[in-house]
Amino acid sequence: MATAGTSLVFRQLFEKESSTYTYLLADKDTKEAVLIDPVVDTAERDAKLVSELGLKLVYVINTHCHADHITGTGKLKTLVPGCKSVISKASSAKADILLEEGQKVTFGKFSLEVRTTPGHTNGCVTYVLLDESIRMAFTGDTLLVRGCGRTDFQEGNPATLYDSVWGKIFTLPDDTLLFPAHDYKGQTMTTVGEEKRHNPRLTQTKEKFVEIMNNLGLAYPKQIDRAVPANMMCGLQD
Ligand SMILES: N[C@@H](CCC(=O)N[C@@H](CSS)C(=O)NCC(=O)O)C(=O)O
Ligand SMILES: [Fe+2]
Repeated sequence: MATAGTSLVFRQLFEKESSTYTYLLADKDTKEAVLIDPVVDTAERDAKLVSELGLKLVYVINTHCHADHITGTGKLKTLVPGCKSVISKASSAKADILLEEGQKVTFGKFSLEVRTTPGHTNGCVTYVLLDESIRMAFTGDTLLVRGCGRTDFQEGNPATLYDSVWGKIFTLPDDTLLFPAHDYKGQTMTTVGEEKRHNPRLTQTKEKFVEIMNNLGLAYPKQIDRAVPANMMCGLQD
């Protein structure tokens, strides 16, 4: 296991049209890098940063099949030949590597452990950085800062999401830093302890949570009809 304090490269990047966070993680010593949840519109920016930092992009990883934007995965595979696409098996999407519970994605001395966290979609996963000095998890749309992913499409299910968060994310130590796939209010990150105390949805009983989620009344994402089919194929439609 590595010690992030000395050799983890970490960047949180933002795509403003979909309010998506993309994360770059790398091992400073071996230069191996991963990108989590890139967006097609900012794929060139991300590839340039990888190059400028002298990193070798090995994996382009998604937390789930996104409904609101087209993933940058396919474009990054053409911009950075050799990197591999990664998503959960349960997403049913096409990728080079299909992950299941407990599997690891390794870059240099670091690994991301897969925790299946269905509920927003049935293929959602959370990636937990295994490290001695810093605890970090990438929650996708399962858990947002003081919120959570909606459950009204893509086989979403509020009771399942509630169990995923309490069983797979809130069981991490309270000081675990949590990084979501989106934020719509300018917030960047949170912690397990903070969300267990202050998340307005997840601090409710499961029954109340289900009621809240079934009455959000959100408009569908503007790009859903083109994004979902494209993202089933790494963001590239044949
Ligand atoms: N207005 C946006 C879509 C916003 C949205 O639905 N966000 C999703 C995550 S992307 S699948 C969500 O789960 N939101 C939860 C919430 O409480 O806001 C667009 O048109 O793209
Ligand atoms: Fe989503």
